[in-house]
Amino acid sequence: MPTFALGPNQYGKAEIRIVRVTRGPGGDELMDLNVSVSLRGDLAASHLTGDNGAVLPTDTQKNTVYAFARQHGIDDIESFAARLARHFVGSQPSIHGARVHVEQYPWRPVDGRHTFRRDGGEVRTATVHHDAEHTQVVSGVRDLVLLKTTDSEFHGFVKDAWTTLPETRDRILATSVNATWRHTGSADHGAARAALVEAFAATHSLALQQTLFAMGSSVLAACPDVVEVKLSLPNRHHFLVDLAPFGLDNPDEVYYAADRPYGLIEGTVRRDDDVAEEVTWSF
Ligand SMILES: O=c1[nH]c(=O)c2[nH]c(=O)[nH]c2[nH]1
Repeated sequence: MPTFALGPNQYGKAEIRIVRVTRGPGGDELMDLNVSVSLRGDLAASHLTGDNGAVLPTDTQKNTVYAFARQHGIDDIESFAARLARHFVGSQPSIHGARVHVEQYPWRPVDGRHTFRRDGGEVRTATVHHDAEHTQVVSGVRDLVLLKTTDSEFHGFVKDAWTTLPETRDRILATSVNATWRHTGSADHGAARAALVEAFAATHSLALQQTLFAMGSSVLAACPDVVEVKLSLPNRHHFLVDLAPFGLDNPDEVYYAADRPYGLIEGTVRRDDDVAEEVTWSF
């Protein structure tokens, strides 16, 4: 009879949707969040025999998120996530590590009182890992869509028997930025985001890879607390439409916006002196 061993595991409540209204005489504030909790610790018994003596139910975790939102409010998603992560590790002897991931959906005030408009698709993110050794905060943004109509080239690439892509000295460059930045303190989210956008705009791009490095470097330059920036940049291809069959020229004016397949350019930019590795949980 073969025996099997339990490997790494974690559990928690995923995607706890929470909308918190902070009411005030000068107008209400809205926080629209999606919170996911993952806990690690002495959880073998539950897996091996169904003994749940060490298991804080995921339902309780959900309730804790709502209760903390009421009790402590939500200043920013980083500190809310850190408060929760520290609570789960600090209050449960069987729990040794917590990861709390928060996504924040953007709403903008419409009338300065109580009406809001959901803004674009861009989402702000924060993930806090907390255990006995350290607390690590990773902030980010995803689905930040950027496009420039020129200032982008792509040439000098490898050509083999299967290459059909023409070299270009002028193209549209577009991407949907997924970025995370690991920091030691309270990295200014607005400054990091602005640095990403500014670098995308200012870089005369010879490759999206080059733009990626410029964007990561820009965040490191703007935010002293940030030690590492991870970027995942889909290349949203825009192909010139051939209008010759209709007797029309097309001097870089009419494009077909392809949604797939897309190039996916991913990379990390870090300070030379950063030796600490990110705490990565394998799932
Ligand atoms: O900026 C780019 N990088 C690539 O690696 C690549 N590959 C491709 O087909 N187009 C592009 N564009």
